[in-house]
Amino acid sequence: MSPLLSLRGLGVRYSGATAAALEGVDLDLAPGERLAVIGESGSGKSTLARAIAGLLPQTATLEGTIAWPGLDHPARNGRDIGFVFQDPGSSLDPVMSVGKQVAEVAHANLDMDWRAAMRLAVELLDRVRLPEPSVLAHAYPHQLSGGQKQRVAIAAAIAARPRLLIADEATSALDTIVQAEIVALIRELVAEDGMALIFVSHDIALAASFAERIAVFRHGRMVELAPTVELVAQPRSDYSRALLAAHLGLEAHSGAGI
Ligand SMILES: Nc1ncnc2c1ncn2[C@@H]1O[C@H](COP(=O)(O)OP(=O)(O)OP(=O)(O)O)[C@@H](O)[C@H]1O
Repeated sequence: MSPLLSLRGLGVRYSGATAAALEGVDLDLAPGERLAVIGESGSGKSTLARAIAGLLPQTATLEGTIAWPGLDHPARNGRDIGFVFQDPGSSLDPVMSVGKQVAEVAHANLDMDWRAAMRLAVELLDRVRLPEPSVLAHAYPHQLSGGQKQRVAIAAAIAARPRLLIADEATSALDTIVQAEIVALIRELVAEDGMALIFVSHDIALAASFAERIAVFRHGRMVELAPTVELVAQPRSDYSRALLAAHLGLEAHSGAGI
C-alpha cells in the first residue's frame, strides 16, 4: 500500500537563525497509522508538524520534499489535514459561536450549505462528547473550560473528514485527567474515521500508550524511528534511552564505567 505521506530530506530554516530547525527528515506515514513525534523543547517537533500542514511562517525556508502519494490532489490544511494546536484559547475565534466555527470548516471544505454545515457541527460537538451539543453550539469559547475548548477544536479539525489529524502538544496545557480524556477521544476518533495521526508530545510515556510508531527528535534531526514496542523495549539511541529513563523515573544509564 502506498504511504499517505512521504517526506524526503525535509529541512526547515527560519530566517536569521544560525542552525536549521529541521534537517534531513525521511519519513513515510501509512494511511490510518498512529505516529508519535517526541523530543524536548526546541527539537523541531512543531516545525515538522507545521511544515506538513503548510502552516510555516513566510520567514521559513523549506528543503526537500513533502509528497502525498495517498491523495489524488494537493493536500490542504482543513480539508485533508486537521490540525489541533496546544492552546485552544488562541486557535478558536473569541467572537464566533463554537457551532459556527465548526460549521465554517465543513462549509469551506465540503461544499456544504450553511444549514447542513450547522447540523453537522452539532453532530460533531456530540461526537466529541460535549454536553447538550445543540445548546452548546451557540456558546462562545470564553464560556467553556479548557478541556471543552479543546474538544471544540478537535471537532473543527475533523469536520471535513481529513485523512490526517495532527495534534501538536494538544493535551499539554490540560490537567492530567482532562489530558487522558482528550487522548482517549483522539484515539477513538482516528479509529472510527480511519484517519492517520501525528501526535506531537514531549511525553514519551503518553505517546507510547497509543502510538504504533515513535519518531524521536533532537536538535532538528530524527534520531530514531521505530515501532513503539521496539523503541520502549530496546531503544537504539542514547537519547531515546535517556528520555525513557526520565519518564520511568529511573536514572539514565550512562553505560560508562560500570
Ligand atoms: N517562527 C519561528 N521563527 C524563528 N525560529 C523559530 C520559529 N519557530 C521555531 N523556531 C526555532 O526552531 C527550533 C525548533 O522549534 P520547534 O518549535 O519546532 O521545536 P519543538 O520541539 O516543537 O519545541 P516546543 O516543544 O517548545 O514547541 C527552535 O530553535 C525554535 O527556537
